[in-house]
Amino acid sequence: MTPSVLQLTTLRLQNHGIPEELPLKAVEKGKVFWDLPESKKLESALLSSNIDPVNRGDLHEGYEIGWEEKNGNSGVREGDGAMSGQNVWPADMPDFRVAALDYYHAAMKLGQALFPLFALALNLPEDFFDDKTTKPAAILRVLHYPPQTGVVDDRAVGIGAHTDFECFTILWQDENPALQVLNNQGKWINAIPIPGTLVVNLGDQLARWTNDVFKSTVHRAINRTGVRRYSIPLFFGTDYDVTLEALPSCVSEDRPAKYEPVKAGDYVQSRLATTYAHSVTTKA
Ligand SMILES: O=C(O)CCC(=O)C(=O)O
Ligand SMILES: [Fe+2]
Repeated sequence: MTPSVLQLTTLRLQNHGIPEELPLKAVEKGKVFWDLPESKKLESALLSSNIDPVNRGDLHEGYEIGWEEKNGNSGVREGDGAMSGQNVWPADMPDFRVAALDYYHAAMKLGQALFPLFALALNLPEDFFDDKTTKPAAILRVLHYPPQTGVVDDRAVGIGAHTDFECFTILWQDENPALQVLNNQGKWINAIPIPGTLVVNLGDQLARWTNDVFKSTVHRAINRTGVRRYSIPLFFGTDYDVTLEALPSCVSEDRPAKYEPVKAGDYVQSRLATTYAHSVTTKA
């Protein structure tokens, strides 16, 4: 039996076990980076994105890292294919590296604990995703949104309307509201920060896998608070060598498979290439 289509906009996690100090520390140490002169920041391969081509370019800065052991071992793993590579860290900021990796590992552990819940919701064995998430393909972004003041222009936003590429995103946000989620009636709903909670948005890998039984969350962020806003999404995907193809339980005569099978790493790589096509510098 095809599981019924999940009608939700976004999820919130509470009692998730991640101490608030961890994301706060990552942001505090990250602020040192955001305060550097532009030329210094560009040395660290800062990415400039425009996720929604209708817009004028996203008004945020992001520092992005992939999997890396906490003890300083390299981030290069076998099987990552096109997504393999080492993190580029800012020079002379060892505290940022430690704080970002501390939060990365805590959020990654939480992500691994969520997969069995998704499996059960899809009438699959609890451990269905275990062998597909052995080398968690998680990307963490520490984001800074400068305040947007002046004339309101819907094409000038912190991050334009989009869906995330991976299975789901665990999003920490500071106390400044900016995130909006599109509901099933096509209305933007403010996903206001609730202390101690994390937002979970569903992403395109899961949508492809479930043949849109789990739909990706369309979201955007606009910082009109007048102060700087920080957030840290952790995009949690499957191992990069896993083929994403519609689960048999999500395909039926009335619901034929909508997407071609694709390797997870190739899929994420192609989506990143489109988003950062305008980038002044790109990661090696
Ligand atoms: O900053 C936020 O609240 C959202 C960030 C986001 O959607 C993204 O980086 O994909
Ligand atoms: Fe997003």
